[in-house]
Amino acid sequence: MSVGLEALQAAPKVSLHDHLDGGLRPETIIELAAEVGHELPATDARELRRWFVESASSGSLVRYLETFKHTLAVMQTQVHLHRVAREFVEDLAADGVVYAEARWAPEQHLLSGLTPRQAVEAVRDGLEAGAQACRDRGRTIIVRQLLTGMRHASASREIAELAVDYRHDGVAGFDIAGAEAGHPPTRHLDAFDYLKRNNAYFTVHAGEAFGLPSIWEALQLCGANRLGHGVRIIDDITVPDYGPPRLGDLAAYVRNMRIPLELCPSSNVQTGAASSIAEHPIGLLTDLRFRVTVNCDNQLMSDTTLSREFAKVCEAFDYDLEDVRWFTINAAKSAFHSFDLRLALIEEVIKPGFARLGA
Ligand SMILES: O=c1[nH]cnc2c1ncn2[C@@H]1O[C@H](CO)[C@@H](O)[C@H]1O
Ligand SMILES: [Zn+2]
Repeated sequence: MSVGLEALQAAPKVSLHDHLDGGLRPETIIELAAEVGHELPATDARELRRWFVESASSGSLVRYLETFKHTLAVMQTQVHLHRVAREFVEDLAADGVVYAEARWAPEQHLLSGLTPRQAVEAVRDGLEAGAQACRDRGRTIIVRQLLTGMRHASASREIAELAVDYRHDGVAGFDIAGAEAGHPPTRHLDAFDYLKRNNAYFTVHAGEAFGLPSIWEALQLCGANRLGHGVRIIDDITVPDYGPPRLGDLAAYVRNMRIPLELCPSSNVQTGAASSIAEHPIGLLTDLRFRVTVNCDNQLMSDTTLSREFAKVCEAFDYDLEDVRWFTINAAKSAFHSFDLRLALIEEVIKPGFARLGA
């Protein structure tokens, strides 16, 4: 029997891979677009929601990413960034998320004259306002930023410096995102080198649209602490008709070193990285006890929440709340936060929260 959505919403969850500019409410986009004079493909909230999902479901990552022009257009001022960040936190908390890392690329929010610092501070203040609003309603949530550098552009070193500058002011780490093919992560070695010299944390979108070489580069040449998606690690695993699966050296490294995989089931089906939820590599990777985490990627483009992602994989793979607890503890262990906080999150929030639900 699969786990009901209500129980999943009540469970304390951890979200590691969630794009701020992929998680706006359609109603907010419509309101802000009217304010800034941006033309949208639909002006009814339900239609706009459908438009995002359909346009993002073509099987191509590049087309998926094109939809972001409509969210980026309404995230160009401090007031708008603040509002989007605040609502993002409130929506996560309403879904039962207790800790999240919200990623976004400051370099894409400078069209109206903001400096990267102003943009980061607006998001910081918006996230904090959202957390405060949740506390006022009796819910505790921590949401911090991951600053993303776009892989086709050349601002990554500057963004990495920003991530280090704000590391004690709401920024958890750094990420590289954007179209993968033709833009290997090694183009950004300068940024990664800077982060490592400063003992900072970073994840890299790798092994999504492109396969093993991208994962290998992200880990062995760039030094990533986690893999954004990493789902193509499956290409280094052979499943014979008889006997146990065989891991190649890269897959073995990922599993042995407990490298966190930020899997995003719905998004992977939309971009063609997986053919369906039922055939998603999460099943095999979980059986083999990789450090699997479950994530939304973009709540708007996938019309999803973390609870809904869990509902889908629970149904497809017959997972129960114990499994959801395992994924959640994996995510808490992999968070870019202090060891003390992660331990407290696991022992004082996650385990008791799941125990209340009988897991
Ligand atoms: O799944 C993904 N793969 C690669 N890039 C992505 C994905 N989702 C979003 N973005 C990119 O990350 C930027 C900053 O948040 C977004 O604007 C989008 O271009
Ligand atoms: Zn992503």
